[in-house]
Amino acid sequence: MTTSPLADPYDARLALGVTGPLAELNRAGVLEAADVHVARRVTALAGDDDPLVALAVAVAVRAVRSGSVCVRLAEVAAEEESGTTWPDPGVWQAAVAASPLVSGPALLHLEGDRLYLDRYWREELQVCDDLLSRPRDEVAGEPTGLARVFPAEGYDEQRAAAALAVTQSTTVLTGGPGTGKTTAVAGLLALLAQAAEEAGDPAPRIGLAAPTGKAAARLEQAVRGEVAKLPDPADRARLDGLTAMTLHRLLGSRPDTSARFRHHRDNRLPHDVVVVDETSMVSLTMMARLLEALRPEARLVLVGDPDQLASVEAGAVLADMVDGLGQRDDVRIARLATSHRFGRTIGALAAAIRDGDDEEVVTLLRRGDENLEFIETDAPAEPLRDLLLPRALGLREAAQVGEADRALALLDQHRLLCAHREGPFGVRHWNRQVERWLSEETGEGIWSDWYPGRPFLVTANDYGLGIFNGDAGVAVGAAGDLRAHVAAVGGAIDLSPARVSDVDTLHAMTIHKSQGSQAREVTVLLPDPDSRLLTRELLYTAVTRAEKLIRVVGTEESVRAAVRRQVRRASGLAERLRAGQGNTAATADD
Ligand SMILES: Nc1ncnc2c1ncn2[C@@H]1O[C@H](COP(=O)(O)OP(=O)(O)OP(=O)(O)O)[C@@H](O)[C@H]1O
Repeated sequence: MTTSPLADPYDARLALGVTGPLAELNRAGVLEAADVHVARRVTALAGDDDPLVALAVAVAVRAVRSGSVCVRLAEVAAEEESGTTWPDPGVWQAAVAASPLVSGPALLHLEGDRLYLDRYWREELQVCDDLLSRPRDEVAGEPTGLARVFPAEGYDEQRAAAALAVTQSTTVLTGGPGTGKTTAVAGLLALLAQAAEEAGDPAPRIGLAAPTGKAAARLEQAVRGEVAKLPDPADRARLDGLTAMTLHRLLGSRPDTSARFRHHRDNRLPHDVVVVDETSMVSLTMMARLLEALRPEARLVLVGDPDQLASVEAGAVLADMVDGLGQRDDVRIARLATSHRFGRTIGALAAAIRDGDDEEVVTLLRRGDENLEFIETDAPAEPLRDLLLPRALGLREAAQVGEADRALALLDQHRLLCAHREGPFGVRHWNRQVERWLSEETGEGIWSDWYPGRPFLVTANDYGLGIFNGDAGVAVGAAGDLRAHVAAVGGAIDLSPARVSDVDTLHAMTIHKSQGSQAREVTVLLPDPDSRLLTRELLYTAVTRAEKLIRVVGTEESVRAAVRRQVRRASGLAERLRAGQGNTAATADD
């Protein structure tokens, strides 16, 4: 982790009134003021004045903030690059084990060197328990109808995946972009609907869900598209009119709390089949809420790409499930490997990134071809100007003559993706820079947020307007008479700019925000090699957003640093799932 010392004594990031190791680490930029305050408060409440315990609480809080479910005390020192000294792990662990915070009405849980805050420990145990207590295999053998649903050559992977998901009550279905996950899901749903009909049962209640509104809208469209391709009209009729929604909606959001839902263990979801797409973006907490709300006999299909960036909130549940369940012999993971969508070399590049082979990644990038381009530079401004300005001018021109469809089509042609929001490699900087170039080129200043050809990204769901977080749009018309045209999943929507308040300019976007979307050409701007955001998962996610061309702008060092640095989210879930170690500890403690 790169950190910078906080020199100014009035810096708001400094925790006031604190001394000792916590203060030092806060000054060194290793701990945030919030980590320090929580640690002090919690230890004071428990009457524990051991500074080692306070330090452990602070790093546990910090771990959750950076996406981990727990902290490995033995690994803190090794993962820290700031030159700070840390306690000896054995001594540290013993101090924590002796704390009333662990032994009393536990606020902390220590398992080996894994230290958990209570809430996350409970959620991890619950997810493990709920998953492992779901019924195991039902029918053995190949389901009838496979050949009807997937009659064509080349669908072996989908056939195998659907066959597996028919026989298991819980299936994790993994695959990179365009590997036919949605196609497999459509086939599976057709098989389940047929089986219900043949058994004289009512049609299965199917819940399709995704973590974000945009992903849910895309899922609905993709599943409907694949259902429409099913060869047998009876299959198409059985699955007519499927809809998808966000996980929050499926579980029933409540106005009073964002952590609890209308559906839970005592008020289960009515569905017979629940399919979750983009599961890599689902946090541990959301997975806990989903699993407790499912009826035990409901079928669960978790679809996603475990190599992508994990959820914004704590957990790497999909990757943990693939890892943990993958080592059991009573659950099988359905894996799709062959991409049916993008250029062969983009697939090869994505695979080399996933495998951590930086040599191969650099070789592929330098070799280049019609799908791959490497602009090897530490001065990206000039090449980016050449790339971005003509596109921005094209959008402006289409927008000014009122050609909304053309403007929206241009928008899908290219995306500039950045790792950061702020700073010289950040989205904000490049959005401003493109606007400056536009002003220089046209001689017209940009004085308002809204201008002809302004590309924008919707940043909040608005069910009333039918636009979702992640939808893109363009301001079309003459200055002063602009309309915001949004490329919503069901078709373009034309709105007054005043109605779409939650938007960001989209000359550039973060890789995190790009998850779940694609563009014909993608340019990814890599930050300095020591940026802590620069990771294998980030580069993989960026590269797999491209349909036809991926262009990497940065230095060889940054490429290698990205490929070598893996996001290591500490969690005990994979280990628990593998070992089948559920809630015995939790109930004993309750
Ligand atoms: N076995 C196959 N052979 C040929 N084409 C296929 C096959 N499976 C799927 N396709 C087609 O490839 C495209 C991508 O498939 P699909 O949308 O199911 O993939 P996906 O994994 O869900 O993609 P993403 O995760 O990127 O949304 C679709 O047009 C689909 O019809």
